[in-house]
Amino acid sequence: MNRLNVRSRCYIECIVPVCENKMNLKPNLSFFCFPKDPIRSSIWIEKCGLDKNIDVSKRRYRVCARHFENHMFLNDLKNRLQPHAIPTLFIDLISNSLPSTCIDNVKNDLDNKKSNFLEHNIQDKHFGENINNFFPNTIKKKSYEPVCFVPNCKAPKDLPLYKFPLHNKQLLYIWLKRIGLSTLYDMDLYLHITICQIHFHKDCFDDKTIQLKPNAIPSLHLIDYSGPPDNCLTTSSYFENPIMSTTGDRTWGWLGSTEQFGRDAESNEFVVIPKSQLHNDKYTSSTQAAHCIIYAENEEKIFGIYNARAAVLMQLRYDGYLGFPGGLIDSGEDIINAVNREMSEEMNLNTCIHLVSYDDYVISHWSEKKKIALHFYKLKVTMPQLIEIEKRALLARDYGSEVLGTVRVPLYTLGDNYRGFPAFLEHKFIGCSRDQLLAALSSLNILTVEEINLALNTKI
Ligand SMILES: O=c1[nH]cnc2c1ncn2[C@@H]1O[C@H](COP(=O)(O)OP(=O)(O)O)[C@@H](O)[C@H]1O
Repeated sequence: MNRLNVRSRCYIECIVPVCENKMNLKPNLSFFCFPKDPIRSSIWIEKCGLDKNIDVSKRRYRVCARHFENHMFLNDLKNRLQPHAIPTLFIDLISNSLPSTCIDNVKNDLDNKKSNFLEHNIQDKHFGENINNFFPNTIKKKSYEPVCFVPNCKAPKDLPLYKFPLHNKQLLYIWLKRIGLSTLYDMDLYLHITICQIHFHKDCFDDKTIQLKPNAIPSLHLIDYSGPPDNCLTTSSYFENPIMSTTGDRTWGWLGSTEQFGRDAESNEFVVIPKSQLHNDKYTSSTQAAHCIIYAENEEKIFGIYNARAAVLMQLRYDGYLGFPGGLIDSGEDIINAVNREMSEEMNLNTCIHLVSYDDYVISHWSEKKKIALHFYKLKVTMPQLIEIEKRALLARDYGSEVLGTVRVPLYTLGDNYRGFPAFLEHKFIGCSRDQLLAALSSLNILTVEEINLALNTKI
């Protein structure tokens, strides 16, 4: 129910900087207060590009329904939001208000809107001093140095750079597929990135200029694309028979450089590295990754019958495999820093409360074939903490991209002797994560070796 009187309605407008919707002018449009939950509220603040210190508890600070996708609403009237709703629509608003979709026009127009907005709001302390802070991140002018966005591009930095063809979605899709980028990111990402001249065949350019032809597509020095190098201009047949699958690209994109590590492991491919040999050059000078099992003792009985034994977290990865949070160790990076960094990126783990340390070491494995050393750590928490960690994971930076969800491992076996833990073990596991799981379950006294062997040998 809308309890606002006429005076208040005149006062309320959408806080999104480029949005001009006001409550008194749009009586049928809903204007939503910021969520009370501080984490969700901070996401709204970030999405709207506001200063993070703004006090959004004030009821006059609202975001209008225009910035929420249809599925964020509970009803057709669009006046009730789902509990998890976040504002994501900013770019349409901008491009709809422009006569042309040309990116330069968009940027110029935005710059104008920004300065107008600034003139009107410069006195408002809530918006902070840094102008970049209070524009939606979809249009935020990033202080980035334009570089070529093709992974591992080794071309000289001074080559001309070209923007993505945002005005033509089909052409854009072909560019993205060629470059190996996801088609699933927000369009705003592509506003800010460019690729350099080295990736275009000479036929892509208008005679004797560096101007790209409108139907030019990148075809050279691309990590994944291996078509003929002169396959560099689109024809209408491209559009009639789109080369994109409807679910996005089928390339490895940025992940191309680590693709070899992700390939299915052969049986016995991973061997345990004895602790005494961990510092051998063979391992320290090769690719290394560190992952971590988060677990809590759990006395609960599932359905009142099955002993939960422990709550053990794994995650569904972007590639459809199960694994643990963690990742590759950057060169020169300390292993513990790496594992904590990855836990914060992938799980949104509050490392002020939960910090993995050297003492949490469990086991390391080595693949001679892939020349990768995989180190494994543990993090023991209480059950309420684990539940909190699960909730926070939904807000992780990598949630929805690299990580598709946290799962608890069922550690009990149902009456058919198969469903439960034995069935779980038949999933696909990345790297040596299945071995890591089994090693941890036994060394942490969650399951006995006998119980593990029984589960391993049970087939449907
Ligand atoms: O949970 C795991 N346990 C053991 N090895 C893993 C796990 N997850 C990934 N790996 C291995 O480590 C490699 C890099 O890990 P990941 O994909 O997590 O790194 P990244 O997040 O830095 O890209 C993977 O290709 C795979 O071989």
